[in-house]
Amino acid sequence: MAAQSTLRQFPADRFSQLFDHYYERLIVRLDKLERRNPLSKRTTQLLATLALSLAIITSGYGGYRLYRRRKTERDEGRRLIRRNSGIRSKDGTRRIYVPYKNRATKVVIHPTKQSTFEAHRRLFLSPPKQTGMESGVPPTNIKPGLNMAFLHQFGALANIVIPRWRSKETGLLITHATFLLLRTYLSLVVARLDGEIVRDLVAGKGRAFLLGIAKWLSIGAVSSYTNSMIKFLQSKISIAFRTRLTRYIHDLYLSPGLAYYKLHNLDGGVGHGADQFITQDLTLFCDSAASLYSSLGKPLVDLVTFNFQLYKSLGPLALSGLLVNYFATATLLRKLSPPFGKMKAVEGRKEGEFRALHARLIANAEEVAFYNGGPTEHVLLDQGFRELRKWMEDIYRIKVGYNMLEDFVLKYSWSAFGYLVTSMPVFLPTMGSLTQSADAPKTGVSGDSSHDAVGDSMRPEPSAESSERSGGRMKQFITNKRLMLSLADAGGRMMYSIKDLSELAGYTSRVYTLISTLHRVNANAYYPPRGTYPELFSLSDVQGTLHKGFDGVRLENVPVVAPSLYPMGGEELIDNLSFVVGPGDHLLITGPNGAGKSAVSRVVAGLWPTYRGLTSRPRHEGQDGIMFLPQRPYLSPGTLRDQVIYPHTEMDMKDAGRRESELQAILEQAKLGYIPEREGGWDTRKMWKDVLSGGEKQRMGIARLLYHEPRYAFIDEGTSAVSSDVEGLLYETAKSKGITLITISTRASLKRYHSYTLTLGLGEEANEYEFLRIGTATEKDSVEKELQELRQRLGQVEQWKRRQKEIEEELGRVWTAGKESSEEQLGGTL
Ligand SMILES: Nc1ncnc2c1ncn2[C@@H]1O[C@H](COP(=O)(O)OP(=O)(O)OP(=O)(O)O)[C@@H](O)[C@H]1O
Repeated sequence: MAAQSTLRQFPADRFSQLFDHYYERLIVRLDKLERRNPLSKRTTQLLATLALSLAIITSGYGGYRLYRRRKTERDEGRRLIRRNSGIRSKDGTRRIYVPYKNRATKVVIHPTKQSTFEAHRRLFLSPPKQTGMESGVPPTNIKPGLNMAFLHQFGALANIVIPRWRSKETGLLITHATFLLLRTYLSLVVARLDGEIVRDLVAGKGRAFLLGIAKWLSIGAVSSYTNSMIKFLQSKISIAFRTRLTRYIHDLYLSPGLAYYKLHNLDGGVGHGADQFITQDLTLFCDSAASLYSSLGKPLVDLVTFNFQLYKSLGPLALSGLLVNYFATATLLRKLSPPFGKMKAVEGRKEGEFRALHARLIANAEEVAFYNGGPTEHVLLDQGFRELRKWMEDIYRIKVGYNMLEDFVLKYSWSAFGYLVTSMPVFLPTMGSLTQSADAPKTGVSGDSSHDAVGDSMRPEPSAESSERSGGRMKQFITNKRLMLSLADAGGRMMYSIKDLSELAGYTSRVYTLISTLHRVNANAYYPPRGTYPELFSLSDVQGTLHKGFDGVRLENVPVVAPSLYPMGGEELIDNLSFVVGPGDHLLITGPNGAGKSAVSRVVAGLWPTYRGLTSRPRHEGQDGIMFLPQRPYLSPGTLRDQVIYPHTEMDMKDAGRRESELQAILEQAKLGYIPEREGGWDTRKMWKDVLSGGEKQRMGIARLLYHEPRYAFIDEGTSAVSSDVEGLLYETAKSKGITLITISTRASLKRYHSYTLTLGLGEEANEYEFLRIGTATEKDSVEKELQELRQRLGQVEQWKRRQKEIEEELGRVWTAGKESSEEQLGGTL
């Protein structure tokens, strides 16, 4: 019945109508069914009990299963955290767990598809001509600011943060926009209510006044909820943007193209501070972009709505005045506004440099402490901070004048203008009547009694009517004043957001520069500037080939070049190097320091380009492929297990079917069998770089080699800190596992474990080399030559001894004479 009466009262309530319609149809159908096949009361009861029991059992079982699943997942999460591991699915998605409030929280990471990167490359490497950006990276000719370049850069980043219309971010933005609209609507309601309350107060209508207060409070509650939701959603949007960008950048940065190495060592497009870009600039960009949406979007909606309301209330003249005011203010502020975007971009860079100084000190704390280099580092850090401080002080100084102007224009001159406009209907009643007579009854703002044309107040009226009219005028003034204030506030925020926009341009340019540089490194897109030739051995002069898929290591006429940062050319260390290492051909690379021994391994690893000729190597790294043990041992953050299996993770170890029991045997072979017990097991996490000694670190490297069992291994001074008896054992073990060793060392004693030598740094310019088979006549000749040189030098020993004696005698005379003269001086003084 209630539903029917509601229907009658609100025929437009379509939802209730529909509900009623289908409800009735269901009842009729059930009636029919009952008539056709009548059930006894007992059967019905039985069926109902059965259905209820079934529902209870299934929901209980479902709940139990859910609980079990959650528990299993939690336990697994805890186990994976302890082992520093995760789960990888076939499509490359990784499921990892992170500790959060004593619980294991699941994080699913989807890899960015290669096709997405390829599609984006155009946006980051070939910007449209209209933007004025050169196709080089970073676009040095563009100052970060409000220009076409900014629009393009922002659009390109928007492609990453909102990848699809149906993504989570779109939902967040729509919800945010809804709340922003709701807040504008509530501001209108508040403006109207304000007018009504003051009118009722002036007219002495107690009940209406109290009702108004009650309404005010309830709207207040809704408004506070709306405001806090806006802030909450803004933070959610910022975090969602940051997550997308961080994952995208990580995928590019840690790509198989070794961007993390090349970015700093070869490209140099982002200086030495990719970390600053990723950790700080990215956060600032996301915060700024998320807040811009509300700081620009909300005032824009407010401006349109309030202007429309004021237009209805005050007429076209006032609106034109308002628009002229906006335009004039915006032009003035834009003209006088300092280049905030550029300033922010430079500030970001300087912050990065200062941070890098601290990071460097942390990474090298032990070395600095041994040298007692604290005071020197202190000066360097102070210097770094002084530069940053000077820059920031300059920014603040520039801002003082601008903030004064901005404050005066936006707060005081605008409100004065607002008073003038709102007073128009009072002082210019004719104008008010022109607009009001037609619009007032329809406008929401004018309300019920405000249709009294203001012009009527000129005629004598009975006192009741006149007081009602003055109440109406009061209400209208208050409403308009509030609208004007809100308008001034919205306009002010809009103008402030121009400054925010300039700052956003600065952050956008930094993030865009990082991503374009990463794209350039990954796509190897280095071209000489138009109309110029590439510099010799620069990144745009790479003509050689790195061929992966050869069973061995082969260099054919490859110049080994120490590269310089793009676009400069590198320095040639070795002229056309050629040699081949096949299975079982153990090679020892020797030569003086700085001759380019490690450089050869960098070329084979693909860290440095093959500028000319051909470099061939196995396709894979690790098992059945090639492996490189660098000169400085690296220990990763993680468990003891992670140190042995690096670069494998526990996930890879599982995938490769390797078992933990093998690891102990490997450590035994590397003479590190005591470590798991000493350190408390495989899951122990420590700062391994500080825990292990120099020799232990090198032996850990050998343990990695024995775990991965590659076909070929470059060992760069990998046993220099290991005692020679253990060194021999390690070499023999590695060889017995079928690993072909390419050792880089200055220790001639290692020759006995190798079949070939490659001696670098020969010739007058130290850029020649000799590749010999150990034990052959030529090699013996070369050893003989070396011995002869040594014998010749030994022959000169007697001559040197004589010379030494002469010098000592000379020195003795000098000292005695000096002593006598100083004693004489001393006597004279006394
Ligand atoms: N990342 C780099 N960028 C540019 N030049 C480099 C880089 N790394 C090393 N070099 C330069 O390349 C040259 C060869 O270095 P390399 O490390 O190959 O020497 P090495 O023969 O292994 O010496 P050592 O016996 O001291 O290890 C050196 O002059 C060095 O300054």
